[in-house]
Amino acid sequence: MAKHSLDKDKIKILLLEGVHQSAVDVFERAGYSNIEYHKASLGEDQLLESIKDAHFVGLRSRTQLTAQVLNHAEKLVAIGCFCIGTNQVDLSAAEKLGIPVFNAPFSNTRSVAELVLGEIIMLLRGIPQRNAQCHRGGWLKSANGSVEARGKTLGVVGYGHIGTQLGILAETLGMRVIFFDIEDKLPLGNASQVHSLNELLANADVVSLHVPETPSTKDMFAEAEFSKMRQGGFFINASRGTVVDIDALAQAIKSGHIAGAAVDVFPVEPKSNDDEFVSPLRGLDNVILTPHIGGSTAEAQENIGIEVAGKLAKYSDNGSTLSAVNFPEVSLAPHAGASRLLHIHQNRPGVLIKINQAFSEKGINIAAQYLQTTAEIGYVVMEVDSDQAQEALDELKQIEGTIRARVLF
Ligand SMILES: NC(=O)c1ccc[n+]([C@@H]2O[C@H](COP(=O)([O-])OP(=O)(O)OC[C@H]3O[C@@H](n4cnc5c(N)ncnc54)[C@H](O)[C@@H]3O)[C@@H](O)[C@H]2O)c1
Ligand SMILES: O=C(O)[C@H](O)COP(=O)(O)O
Repeated sequence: MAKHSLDKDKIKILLLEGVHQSAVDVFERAGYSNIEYHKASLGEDQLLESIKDAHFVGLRSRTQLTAQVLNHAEKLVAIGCFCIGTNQVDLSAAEKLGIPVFNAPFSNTRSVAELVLGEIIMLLRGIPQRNAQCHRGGWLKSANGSVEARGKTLGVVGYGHIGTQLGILAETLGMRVIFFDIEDKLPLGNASQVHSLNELLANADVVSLHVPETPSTKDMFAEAEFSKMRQGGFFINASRGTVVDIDALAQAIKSGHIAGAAVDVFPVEPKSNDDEFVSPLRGLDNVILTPHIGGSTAEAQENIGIEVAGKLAKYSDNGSTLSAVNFPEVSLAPHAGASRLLHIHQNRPGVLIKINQAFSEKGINIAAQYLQTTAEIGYVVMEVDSDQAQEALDELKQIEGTIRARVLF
């Protein structure tokens, strides 16, 4: 059995925001027992305290890992986002510190697509306001403003994993699907790509957002975009709250220009289930409000737990960074019969030459070597005879530009 640089029971894994038990099971099966588990996100002070000596941290969309928090996490080796979005982590700061970030790029895709599909039908039938009326003792039995999904046009903004899956599901209802994306995308089914957001807005009965949080999507939907939507159109956002100017949306709904909306994500979300949800959309009967649960299904959470914990354990055990979102990707087989050295350095000319020179001068034979880089950092993985591993590690740590180095015996 391979011996690791640090005994596994000394490797602290901090799991936040109630990540699924499946993650704990994966870590335990891989031999990791030092797991600090929290059902909710931590307040700032408690987060700093808990992350200070953690080697791995797992979180969902609520915990903000800023550069300041990361700098404080002196032992942090890798981060697992047990969700799709990674905008809650300062990815660039993590990269410069040599910390790979992993996520689950499609384990909750289906859950979001199904929710949105259901919301499309609810909105087109005017169910939110009828439901609200019934709860108040009213009886809004009327066909006014109620239409079938069949034959209507769905405009998908951001045709990635969720957007494509939603498009396919919507077509099964007989909807026409158009999409806008900054990339040229292969249309699935009978969907067609439009060339501008304005074209989509002018032609869609229902507009649904599935873009990531980036500088280019911040406030992507504001007064101008809502005014270009069809009179009486519907609007859905299950992507990120920062993509929409929420006051402009509230205004467009109150004016009647938008006939209804379903919103799962908000610019400011309560930090815990005990905090109040404050939003200008509260009290609008024709708006479905959900507390960021697009990906919150039993199936998605279990799969995410397995996927992300598996990636973290693999990085810890053998250095593989396949599918890391901010890091050079290396896919590695187990390293039987040798010790593996992992060296993360600033990407500047000559680092590999210096490593090879230093090893050659010390008579350290390199049995295998892999290098991958991003613009910022380089990641070298080497295999050496186990007798020379410690000496090799000491040499590596002295190479100029080293960010961090670790050995897997
Ligand atoms: N509500 C939830 O619980 C929940 C669950 C999962 C994901 N999400 C959010 O949904 C987002 C989308 O998820 P995904 O898996 O489909 O992501 P994805 O990366 O597969 O797809 C995103 C698509 O958006 C496109 N895009 C990026 N910037 C754009 C822009 N300015 N204009 C138009 N298109 C743009 C990309 O090219 C890509 O095709 C995630 O980033 C996450 O923030 C929310
Ligand atoms: O990015 C995601 O996958 C979603 O926003 C879900 O986030 P959550 O794990 O906090 O529910």
